[in-house]
Amino acid sequence: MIPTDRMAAVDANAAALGVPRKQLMESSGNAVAREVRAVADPGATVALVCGRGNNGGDALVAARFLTEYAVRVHLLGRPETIRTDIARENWAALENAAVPRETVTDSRDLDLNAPDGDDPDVVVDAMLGSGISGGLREPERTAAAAINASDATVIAVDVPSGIDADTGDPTGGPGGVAVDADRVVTFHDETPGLAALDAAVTVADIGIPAAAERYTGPGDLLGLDRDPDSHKGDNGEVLVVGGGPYTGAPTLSALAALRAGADLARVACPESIADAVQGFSPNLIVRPLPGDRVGSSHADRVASLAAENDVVVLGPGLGDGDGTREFVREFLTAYEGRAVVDADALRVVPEADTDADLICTPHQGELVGMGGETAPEPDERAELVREFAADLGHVLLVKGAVDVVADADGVRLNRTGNPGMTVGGTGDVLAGTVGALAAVADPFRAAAVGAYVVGRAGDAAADANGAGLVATDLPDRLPEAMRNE
Ligand SMILES: NC(=O)C1=CN([C@@H]2O[C@H](COP(=O)(O)OP(=O)(O)OC[C@H]3O[C@@H](n4cnc5c(N)ncnc54)[C@H](O)[C@@H]3O)[C@@H](O)[C@H]2O)[C@H](O)CC1
Ligand SMILES: [K+]
Repeated sequence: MIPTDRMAAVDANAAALGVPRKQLMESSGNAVAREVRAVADPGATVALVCGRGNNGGDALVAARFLTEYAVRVHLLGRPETIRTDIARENWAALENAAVPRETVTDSRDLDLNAPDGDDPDVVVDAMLGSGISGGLREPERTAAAAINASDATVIAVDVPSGIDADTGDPTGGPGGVAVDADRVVTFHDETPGLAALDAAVTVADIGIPAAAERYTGPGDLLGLDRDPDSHKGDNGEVLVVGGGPYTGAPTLSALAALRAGADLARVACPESIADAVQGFSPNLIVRPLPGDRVGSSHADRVASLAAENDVVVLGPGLGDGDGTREFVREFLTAYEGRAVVDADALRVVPEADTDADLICTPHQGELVGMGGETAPEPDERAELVREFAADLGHVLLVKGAVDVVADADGVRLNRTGNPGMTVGGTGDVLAGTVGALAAVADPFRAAAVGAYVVGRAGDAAADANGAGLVATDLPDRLPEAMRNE
């Protein structure tokens, strides 16, 4: 089962892997034609009712594959108003091949009957698919009623038009108009709503590479765009808790959080380094904690700071001094929000009794220190990490040449990045980036997208600086790395 928005991401990842949408449409259309052949003998009449998006495009392709049938294509609207290039190209191909077709500008004129006046044997509903929003509007609304009035076997492409593929409910609300399909041919994987329908569902493999789902790609960035009406704070407030023996680590995390889109980044660090952290950038808000190490006496203060933020990034530069582990344990016991846990804070997680939602970002050595197992081969490592994530009840992002992101339910691998990123501080950039993303996306997605974009920023930094790249090269490259094109 794959929700519609995830399908759009996988689709874009497939395009980045060299399998563009038009190629997928060709396979989808072929699958629709196969479904027609399964229910009707050659010579039968087939009416294809096509919308102007890619759902319609699938049926325009199918028409080309159904040469042994009496096919008639009904396009709802003028060809110039077809919404995508690939659907328009497939309309042009039908035109060039003189496949029987008509354009319907007023759906009250839609006549599904064969030229002899008989009902068609099969009607293909390709009006609307995953691009639908709200209840069916005209001309699709009246056309849906015409399809439902026919005695033909109705095959819906992807999802019956007017049905929400994720819920199975009418998009127009209870009682909303929708096509009543006998069969549905859907692509790649079934969306959750189709199981609720009284229709036979065929899932067709359309040649999307498995890697488009398993590996991160540009499609994973879809839907992260900022709401144009958002206000300060809506895009995330991140608290970095760290520093003491190190100054740069919490600073890098906080700067990365800002570049990854957070509205505010606060740093809670020992007062001994507060001026130094502030000195790096006026964009940071520094909250000094008495002394030169973070310890358990700070747990209450940090808890109240955490309550003002959407996400906490715990660990960068914290060190493993006396009292630091106790601090982390006490903080996690009381905290119930989202946190990214990195560096020396990681080893406390397995023994912590916490209701927080954690994203742990160990490298393989730290993973083993937490009690997890690793393996050289990425797929084997992925399974081990998934099992350990399930035991912990948290998301794991295990850094490596191939990063593994896992929770109890799934795994995503990331292969952006380069050997130059083994330099100190890149992990702090990653933790801050994931922190910012966790304010606007679920923890698993935040981890997967964070790994992807930091690797991309690192690749851009390596282009400029080769093996001499340093962690401070990365944050400024994040905005470009997060652009979804
Ligand atoms: N995802 C994939 O990998 C593949 C999907 N295929 C097929 O493409 C459709 C989705 O296509 P898309 O162009 O995004 O959307 P639609 O065709 O569903 O709709 C487009 C169009 O419709 C208008 N619209 C929206 N809501 C309404 C409404 N309530 N009433 C009337 N009109 C509406 C709006 O203007 C949209 O622009 C997917 O389902 C698959 O069939 C590929 O071919 C294979 C790969
Ligand atoms: K449809």
